[in-house]
Amino acid sequence: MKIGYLGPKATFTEAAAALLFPSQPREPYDTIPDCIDAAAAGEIEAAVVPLENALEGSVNLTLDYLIHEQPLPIIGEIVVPIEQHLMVHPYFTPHWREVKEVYSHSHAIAQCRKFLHTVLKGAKQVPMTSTSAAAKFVSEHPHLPAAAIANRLAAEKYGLVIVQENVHDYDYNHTRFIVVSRRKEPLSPASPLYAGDKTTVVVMLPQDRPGALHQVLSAFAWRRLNLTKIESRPAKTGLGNYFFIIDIDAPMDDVLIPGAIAEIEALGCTVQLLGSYPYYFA
Ligand SMILES: O=C(O)C(=O)C[C@]1(C(=O)O)C=C[C@@H](O)C=C1
Repeated sequence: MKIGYLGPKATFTEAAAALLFPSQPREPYDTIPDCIDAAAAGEIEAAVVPLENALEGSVNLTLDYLIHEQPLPIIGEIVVPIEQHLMVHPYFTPHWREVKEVYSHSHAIAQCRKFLHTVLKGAKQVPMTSTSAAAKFVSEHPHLPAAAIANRLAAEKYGLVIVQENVHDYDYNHTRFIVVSRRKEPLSPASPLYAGDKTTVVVMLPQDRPGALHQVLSAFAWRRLNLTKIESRPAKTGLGNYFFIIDIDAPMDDVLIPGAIAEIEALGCTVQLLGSYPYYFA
């Protein structure tokens, strides 16, 4: 069966999919929802989509789509180093400092904010569905005074010239990519890239219960369950109503995490399990 990823070819997401599924056929999808929908429909065995970048934070579209639209389980995660390069059509190489438009995924643009503000001040920043979609667009519009921000593979694939390397603002640039699928079994830890296991839950607090968030965190703390991330996202039920996405630094077990979830639900919270899965470092 095929593996879907945020395309077109030569995205960072494809690189993540290739690392996790080196021998399986891959299918690009234009958007993150299209890719997740294909996995939900069984068109593909699993979808690989970006979840969080070290500089710009969560890819909200991925989080919101999984929480509100397609609750597919997360069965694995891989963290991939990210190098953003500025690239132009070969015709424009001598004049790259005169570009009027820079195309890329919004997260990639955000990772390069300082570079764009100083070196290409005034150039219009145009968000695209992915970094390689931006590279493909620039390659197909040689007459435009435009550049793309994407990876080296995209420059090679779409015949662009890298005029500035590593234009991301900070060195420690990595992105978390998740694998979602209708199948329930998590990916195998039998990989040289395996680094551990985590469990992700989404908690909705009860209305008007002072201290509820502290009680939720305590339910994990006294069980010595380490939390590596907690993030609020709008519940889309009115300003001030949030989901809390919580990453637990442990696989689902038979006692501690179910006990914490039962305790939190007894407090009046709703809890959605996004997945318990291995994570890998590239
Ligand atoms: O995979 C890609 O190339 C994307 O455009 C997505 C994405 C992201 O959403 O974070 C992936 C890696 C980078 O952080 C920039 C963009």
